[in-house]
Amino acid sequence: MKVIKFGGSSVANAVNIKRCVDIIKNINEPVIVVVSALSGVTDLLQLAAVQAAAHNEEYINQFKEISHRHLEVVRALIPVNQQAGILSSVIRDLNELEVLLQGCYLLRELSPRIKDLIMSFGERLSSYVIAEVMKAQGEDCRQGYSGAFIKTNDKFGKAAVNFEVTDALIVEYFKQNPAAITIVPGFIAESAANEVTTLGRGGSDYTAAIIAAALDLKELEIWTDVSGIYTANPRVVKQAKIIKHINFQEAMELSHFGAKVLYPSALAPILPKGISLIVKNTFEPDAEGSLVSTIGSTDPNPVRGITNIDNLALLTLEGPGMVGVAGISKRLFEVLSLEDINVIFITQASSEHSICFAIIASDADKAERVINAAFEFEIQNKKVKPVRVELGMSIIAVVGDYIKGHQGVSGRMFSALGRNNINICAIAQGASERNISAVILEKDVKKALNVLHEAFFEEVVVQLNLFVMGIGNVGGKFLEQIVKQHHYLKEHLKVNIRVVGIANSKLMCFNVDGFNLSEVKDLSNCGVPMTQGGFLDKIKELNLRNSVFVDNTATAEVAMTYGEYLKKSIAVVTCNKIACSSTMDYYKELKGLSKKYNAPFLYETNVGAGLPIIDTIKNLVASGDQVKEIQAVLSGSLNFIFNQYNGTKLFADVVALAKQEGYTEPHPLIDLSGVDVKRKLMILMRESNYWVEEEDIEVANFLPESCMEAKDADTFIAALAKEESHFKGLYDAAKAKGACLKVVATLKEGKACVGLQEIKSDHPFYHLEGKDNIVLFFTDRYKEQPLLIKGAGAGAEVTASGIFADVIRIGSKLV
Ligand SMILES: NC(=O)C1=CN([C@@H]2O[C@H](COP(=O)(O)OP(=O)(O)OC[C@H]3O[C@@H](n4cnc5c(N)ncnc54)[C@H](O)[C@@H]3O)[C@@H](O)[C@H]2O)C=CC1
Ligand SMILES: N[C@@H](CC=O)C(=O)O
Repeated sequence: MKVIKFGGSSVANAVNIKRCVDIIKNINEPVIVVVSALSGVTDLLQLAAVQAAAHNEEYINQFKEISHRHLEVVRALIPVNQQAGILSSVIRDLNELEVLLQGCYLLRELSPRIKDLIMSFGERLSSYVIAEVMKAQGEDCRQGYSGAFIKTNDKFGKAAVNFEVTDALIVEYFKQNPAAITIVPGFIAESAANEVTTLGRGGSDYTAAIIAAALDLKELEIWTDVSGIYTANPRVVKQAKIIKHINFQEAMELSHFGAKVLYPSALAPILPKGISLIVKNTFEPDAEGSLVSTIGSTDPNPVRGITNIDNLALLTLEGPGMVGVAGISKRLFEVLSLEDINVIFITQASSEHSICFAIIASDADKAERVINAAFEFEIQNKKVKPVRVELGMSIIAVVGDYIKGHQGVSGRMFSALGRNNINICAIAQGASERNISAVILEKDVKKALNVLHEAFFEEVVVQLNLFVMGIGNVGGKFLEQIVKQHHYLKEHLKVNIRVVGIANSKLMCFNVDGFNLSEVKDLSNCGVPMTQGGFLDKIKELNLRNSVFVDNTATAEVAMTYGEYLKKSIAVVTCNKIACSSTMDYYKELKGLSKKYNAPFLYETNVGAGLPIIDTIKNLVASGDQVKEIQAVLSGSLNFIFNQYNGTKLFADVVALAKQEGYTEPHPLIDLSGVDVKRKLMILMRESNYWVEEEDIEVANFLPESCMEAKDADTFIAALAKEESHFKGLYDAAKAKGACLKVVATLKEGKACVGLQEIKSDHPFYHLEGKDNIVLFFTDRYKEQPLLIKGAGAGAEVTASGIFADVIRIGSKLV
């Protein structure tokens, strides 16, 4: 003998019922099949009853829908010549339901007793129809009525089972009514006075468990629309996996904490009898499913699953009058119990100054009212504050039988949440240490579940979610490099980089599953108009773990938004130098926010493109060295320009070439006016602990006045062309002294300056080729012989690789 149960989704319509029928026909032993109502019918019945009692004629529409669904199943699954009798029987039941609803409508009343009767029609009709379909296929099948053998008290709506009577009746019933297949309605029972009662939500699982326990069977099968119990809700966590083997206590904790596959009450009757439970998928009958048994899993991972309950309110009662006073919690929870308010989570600080607990949000108003009334005296005397109610809360819980024997599970849980800016409002760990739960804001649940799943089940590969602003020279190359390296990084560094948001100055696009970058050629197909606020809001709304904002623009508008990202624990990687070279206050603020919100702020490419200059200073300073002097050529484009220019081509043409090669800033005036080098020197000094503002750096301008006002690159290059004699003069003068021209940045004895210099052939800068940069650091440790860094200091490819290195640095820290 076997008991199996099909949930509402498994019997939702004719197609699904046919699958159930095939599954039942494949069972080679007597089987009791417990069925739920057709999916959605219980909700329709509930709505119809409430509408009818409110004298709202809309209830008729729900009734029509219920009628239509059942008649349609009969017409689809019963041969035409056998339909008449079955249809009239279904119609008779439907008429009875209609009369009951009409009664509620006329009387404007819905007693719990009548409501149970109305609700029972879902399972009554489904079990009848399915039994008739089986019979029509020649099976030895009968419809059993669960009210005949499950006896309860008369607490309508959630009746309590009288197991003594029920167990005996079940044994007797199935002895007296043998059949190969018995179809039994779940959820329905009867009181001692033979009035219909119901067993509450999840009641069909309960019905099946009651029968399996009474008959002392070895196992119970629950057939549903998923292939078992998952490590987390697979709709929210894409990486969730089926738990092949789980013990009862773990399943109980998981199901209590919202894993909707099972209802905790269903497990209660089979638990003491050691009956195993198998969760199977009606739509994938060959999938193995999950086995729930008394024997624990041998999986070494102490965490079996992660789950959540949403729609909660967190209430806090606090005040000095609670400390050391016996009976406060008794009064608090008694008043809630009298109002039938279920408390899902409780925590009390050892100071006894406050008690914090979670309830379903819809009970919050009532709870607030009754608690404040119960503590009116203490509130008036300022011994206790009026209860504080916070809505929009959820509980997340990490569940596993072996958590108790493992150190570090809660450490891993809370550090993963903290790293991702998920605020924890309350924490509880049951005495069984089988679950660690935390109350968080409901808006953070998706992120929290994914973060925890990654921490406990997918440790090997960390996902980075990138939001890339600016896809010009540098940004475009950066995206290309991600495509090239994606596989390698996942395989070797265990970092999975996904680009979820992309923007340029006009459009922004998002794809929560990550873009296929080889297909994103421009943003016109997917984009919406770009605004800084809109981009940030979307990132906040997506609320993805390990989010990184990458700025590849050259604008102040973007640089001024970094603080908002960091405050949300979103890492910032930037090649745009404006933030780090703006005011010292902003620079310090960003560093502070990065520390406070545990969000990396990386900008290695701000000086020397892909060269490791900033990191080197950071290491020198962190190890106690002090930078005393800097001599550097920090502009790749200017080095290129003065290396190329020899008076045979127009200076303007050489500048245009540098721009074309991607060495200059979008507006080359920023390079040629010395601003870019000034920014870089300022950043190097700040990293070396010199608190400098822009005006502390002297820039000797070598451009004619006429070029200084050009609004864009083209006007600027045209203005340069008109001043060719000026540039030729500079070149000739240097050449006459056997020197070349370089724009040099210097820090010496606290004084910083930038200017065009004639460099003699014996100087180390003389042979600096192409677009190279060179930096000499004289420090306490590198006194005579400076620390020297030299190499390509401009170009989209090398800059993109520097940004990429910063992103990987973030990923590697998380692995
Ligand atoms: N070229 C190089 O060798 C190096 C460049 N950098 C920095 O890289 C950055 C980018 O340079 P390029 O790629 O050459 O510039 P680009 O002009 O080719 O690209 C800039 C991108 O930013 C977008 N953008 C501009 N304003 C925007 C706004 N307000 N909001 C959103 N997006 C906006 C543009 O649509 C474009 O996609 C600059 O900050 C530059 O200083 C840093 C080191 C070396
Ligand atoms: N325009 C810059 C690019 C790197 O920061 C330069 O020329 O060095």
